[in-house]
Amino acid sequence: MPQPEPPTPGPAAPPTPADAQRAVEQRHLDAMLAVLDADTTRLAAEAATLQRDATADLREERLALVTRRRAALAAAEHGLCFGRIDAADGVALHVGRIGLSDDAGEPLLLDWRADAARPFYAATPATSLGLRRRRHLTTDGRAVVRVSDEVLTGDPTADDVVGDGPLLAAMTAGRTGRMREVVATLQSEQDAIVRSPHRGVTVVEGGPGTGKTVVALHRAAYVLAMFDQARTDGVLVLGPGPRFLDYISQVLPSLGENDVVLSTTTMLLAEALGVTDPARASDDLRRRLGDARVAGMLERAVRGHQAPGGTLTVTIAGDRITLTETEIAEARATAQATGLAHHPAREVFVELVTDALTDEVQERARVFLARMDEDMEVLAGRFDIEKAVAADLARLGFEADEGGVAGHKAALAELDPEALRESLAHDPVIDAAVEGLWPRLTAADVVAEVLGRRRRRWTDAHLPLLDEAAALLDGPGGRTFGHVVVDEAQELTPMQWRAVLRRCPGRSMTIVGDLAQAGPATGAPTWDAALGDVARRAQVHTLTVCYRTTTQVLAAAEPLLAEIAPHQPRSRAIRTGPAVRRITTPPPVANPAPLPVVEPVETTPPPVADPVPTTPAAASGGFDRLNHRVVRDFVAAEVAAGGLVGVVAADDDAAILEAALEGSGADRVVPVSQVRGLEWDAVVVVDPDGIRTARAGGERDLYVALTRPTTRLVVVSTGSTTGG
Ligand SMILES: Nc1ncnc2c1ncn2[C@@H]1O[C@H](COP(=O)(O)OP(=O)(O)OP(=O)(O)O)[C@@H](O)[C@H]1O
Repeated sequence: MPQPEPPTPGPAAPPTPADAQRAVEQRHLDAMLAVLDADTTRLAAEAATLQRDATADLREERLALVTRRRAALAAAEHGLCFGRIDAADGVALHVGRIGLSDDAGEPLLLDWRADAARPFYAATPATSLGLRRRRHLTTDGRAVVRVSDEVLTGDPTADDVVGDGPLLAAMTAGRTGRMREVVATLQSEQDAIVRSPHRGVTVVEGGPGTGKTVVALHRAAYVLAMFDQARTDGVLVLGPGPRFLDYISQVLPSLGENDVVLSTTTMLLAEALGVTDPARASDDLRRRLGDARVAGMLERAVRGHQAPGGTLTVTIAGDRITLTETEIAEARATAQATGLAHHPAREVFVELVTDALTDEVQERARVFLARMDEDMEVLAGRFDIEKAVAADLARLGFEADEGGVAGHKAALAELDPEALRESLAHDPVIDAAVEGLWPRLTAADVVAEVLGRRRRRWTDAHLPLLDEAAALLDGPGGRTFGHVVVDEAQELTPMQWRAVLRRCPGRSMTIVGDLAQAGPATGAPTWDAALGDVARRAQVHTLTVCYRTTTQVLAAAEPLLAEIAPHQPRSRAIRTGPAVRRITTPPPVANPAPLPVVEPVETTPPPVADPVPTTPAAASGGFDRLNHRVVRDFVAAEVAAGGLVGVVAADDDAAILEAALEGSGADRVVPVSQVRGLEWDAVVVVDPDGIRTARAGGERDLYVALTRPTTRLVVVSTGSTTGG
């Protein structure tokens, strides 16, 4: 059979305006990459030279600088340039992850943090800030793949490629289990906080998914670059738990910042205090120990050990010397008035006590000299004065010398109070006597005293107390930071706040959170109540646009929010998505075979998945309200529908579910107490009633759980609440 003629290629389609603009931007990007490559090569050579032969002092400093810049260049290569702004007067500037200049020193690329880059984020059609156009560039490796323009002043021209902005693409992109930086799409309300010049405390509140974590992390990158104190003393980012830290761990490195310390309050304190593996306290214990009044109790306990009364008697060179109650009280008042911690104040107390003792010894010497003169007159010739004087002197601690009585008198007259004071200050006898009045203490002693018993193992709830006690005893110690970012800040107890503040003496902080999401250990109604003194100087910002999820998901969570925080400003989702699925499962049967017929209240049940592996709980017959077989089916259906699927359950159910869902394709099963801050494309919330009633404040846990998906929410309830 004759083969058809292959079609002859026609003339190439003429480039579209979008192609033309992409080519223009590719040329710009190539020029930037050439500079980036040259800088990278130069810095690698410089690092090698420095490692070989620079002098020690300069070497360290320069090497740190070079290393930092190399890391920034390496992180910037992908997505190097993501934007461009064209002023109405025709001047164009490119915006990217780092700043670059050409050989002549002309700027090729503005660092996103630079002031000149602000209009890229802040300009709107209503407030164009002198811009005609904002352009977003999407790159793949070293290639420009997309150009998208927003015309801010006037009408679009042939050079403008107007289309969907990249924000929508970022919001709808599938999740990977790790948060991404969004430097290319920061919105103006977020950007205003990120680049705020305010160096004190900034509080950012807002509902779930409004970008609080985004703001917190981009702010960390901003202050590192722009605030000297943050650069020299470092930035600490605190999150609620290890899962969360893992989730956000890539954001700052991908912004070129590798030196930020990421931690949880518990990890930070455990390390500072040398406590390994603290146990997890119950919510009730955490709430009780987290109360700010505990700080007052610890302080009173420490002060109670500071010479509360009594006298001090010591024997110096055979003489008993007593400092009276009044003298001790005076020394205590002076030592306490220094405002120093217990141990440094103890040193002041010891100094005052040795001063008083030295004065007393001097006084006795003076009296002795006077008496010796009288004795000599009266007793001259009657017995051996030399011997009597020598004996008296020996009692005062002076060697008999060759000079006879006159010599002894001279020795006494020249008694060196400084030397005496010095020797008394280091005298173990005096130290032992002071110990009875103003003892050395350990943080563990103080905490045990306040709580009425010594523990064998500390819990996370005890760490802030130990830290407080350590500060009361020795003053604030350990590493401090130039800026501290606290995420999910509503979770911190007042005692934890105090520990965090000790690490940020400059009070330069970014605090982000949502009081409606607070766990059971906290639950302060206002930021003023949650932050105490710190709130007074804080600038508070409220974010109201929800970037994570859909209107449907927010609507599903609304009844709970109305219950938890009726007056809180509501966030507005800018996307819609599929309806929330609510499913009620029958309770499990005692004998799981044959497979129960699943009749969800929903009209289209998901496919039945593979046989369910026997879970330990099911095998033990002690199983509970959850029909894991059915849960597994729904999870499998969500996995099949695509995207990353998270499963959230009450803490006690999560481990059992984890086993039941093994191999289902779900990303993870997360106990609800650890789900704050996380997100997935689809979320299956298992047994909402169980979550609600599992612990005090369970309605807030459920609210958090319901607001985790970017797109699909499935709520699986059980038909029975009795054990199976
Ligand atoms: N400007 C933005 N551009 C693109 N994505 C954004 C932007 N702002 C926020 N997002 C995305 O929205 C989601 C929610 O953001 P984020 O986790 O910061 O919210 P949150 O307010 O901290 O939420 P929660 O209170 O639930 O912890 C994330 O996936 C984030 O990347």
